[in-house]
Amino acid sequence: MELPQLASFLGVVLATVLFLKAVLRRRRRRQYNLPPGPKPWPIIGNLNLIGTLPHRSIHALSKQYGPLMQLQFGSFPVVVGSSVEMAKFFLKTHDVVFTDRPKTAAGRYTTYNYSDITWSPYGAYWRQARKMCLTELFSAKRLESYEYIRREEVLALLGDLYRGGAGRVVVLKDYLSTVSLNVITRMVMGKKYLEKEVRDEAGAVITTPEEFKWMIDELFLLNGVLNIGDSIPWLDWMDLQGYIKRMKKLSKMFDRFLEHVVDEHSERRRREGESFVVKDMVDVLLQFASDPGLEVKLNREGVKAFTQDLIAGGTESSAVTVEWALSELLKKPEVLAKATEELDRVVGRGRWVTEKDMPSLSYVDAIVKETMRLHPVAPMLVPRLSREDTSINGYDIPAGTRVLVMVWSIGRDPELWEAPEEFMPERFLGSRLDVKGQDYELLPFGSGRRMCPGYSLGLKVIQVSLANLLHGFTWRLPDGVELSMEEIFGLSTPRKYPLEAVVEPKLPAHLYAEA
Ligand code: HEM
Repeated sequence: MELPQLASFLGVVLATVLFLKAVLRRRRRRQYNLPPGPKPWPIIGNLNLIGTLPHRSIHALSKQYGPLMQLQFGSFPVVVGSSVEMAKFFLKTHDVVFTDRPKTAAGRYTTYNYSDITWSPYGAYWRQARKMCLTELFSAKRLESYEYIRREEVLALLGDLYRGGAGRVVVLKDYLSTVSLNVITRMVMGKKYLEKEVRDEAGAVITTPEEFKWMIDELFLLNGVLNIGDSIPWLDWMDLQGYIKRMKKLSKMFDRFLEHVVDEHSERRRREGESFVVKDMVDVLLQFASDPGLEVKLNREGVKAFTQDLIAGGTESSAVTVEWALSELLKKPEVLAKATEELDRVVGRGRWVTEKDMPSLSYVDAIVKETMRLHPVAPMLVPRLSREDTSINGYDIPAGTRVLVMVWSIGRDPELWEAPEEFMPERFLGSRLDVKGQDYELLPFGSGRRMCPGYSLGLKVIQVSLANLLHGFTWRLPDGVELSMEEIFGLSTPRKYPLEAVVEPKLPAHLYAEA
């Protein structure tokens, strides 16, 4: 057969297979009474949401089709829940059915083939990982023992802002990312990686600070992209958007770094022998890895995958939230003034704010909650996957359906919130509502078995950074600047344009000098 004939023959075969698959899928799905939703386009489904701000487009669609809506992403059915009732159904009553995660290229290529916590499938390995988080990595005792790290890093931020920015325009996000990255790398790996190059024993450069920062940003971005091959697996090999190539490059670079980190930690364990004491989370993970009694073996890949997960999960989210909080406050000077008044009253101008002050700072706490209501870092949480057929309100949700819980819509639901688009921290004063996964009106960290295990750490970093930024400086927009509140969508939902503001110190100079 000549080449053109072969090509057209293969084309016909492919088209027939796709057509038959689509027919079979439709027929199978007719057996179910699926929730309402927009009509999918042939073969690609509702993938036209790519390239938009998906949470806003999906929010608009769910206004039309209701709080339980059916979408189709390529070959996969997707169900969207966007009310308190639906959030409870997916994350509480039937949590165990929706505890799985879909398979994605990011999971395959950037998390050692799903060996991490976030993308690992439901099962004994993941359950054990959650237990490690609860009892060891994020126990109240461990978080308390790292309080000095958070204090030192927040003070370093305040000192840097004073020295580098007083009276000048600063790009806040740069400072915030440095704090959260330093806090997390010190807690997880025992040191900072933004100050100098990392070298191996022979002196060869493993990574530079710029490269390390780039790797974190790239990891976050690639974990949040809507990769076409994840929805249409038969197109996966083409890597139409070039994401898989980037993931492979990133995972190679990260692996080189993580190998070094694990080697360094193992070497200290060996060297110190009996006198060895656990200092950071990698030490804890290596201890688990050497435990012969562990139900499911945690191997070297697992240690590297967990380490990477903790760094990625702990970095961007806090910085994004604090940046949104300050943006909202710059739009509402009266709210900013109330926060300052509370800080002056409770803390006074003679010292910095500590974590111990937080229970007395109810207005600052309300600002954090209000920010998370309007700007949840993950507006549709991280996708879940149903493990078996279920039904709700007469509609069927077949096994293998991807589930998105629209916490963004719930946070703006006029049935739940008065003037939902308004930034009004007062709504939380004297309210029982919290962000800890028990109140389904407000779920920035999710809820149930897959809820964010790092929520308590994330909250501590956000609260103490924000409180000190408000306490230590006056804030204003540069002259003539109209603040845009546009966002971009990815694994997190940061501001489209980084916040630029003018800061002026307002506490005695010696406090900044000590910072
Ligand atoms: C502002 C701070 C943070 C926010 C808003 C946030 C938000 C979230 C959300 C929405 C999820 C998905 C929950 C679900 O599927 O229901 C999640 C999962 C996760 N988060 Fe966070 N997070 C934050 C901080 C952290 C920190 C500090 C860490 C670790 C150092 C972390 C590690 C993780 C991990 C490992 C998962 C996956 C859990 C699993 O699949 O079992 N997060 N986070």
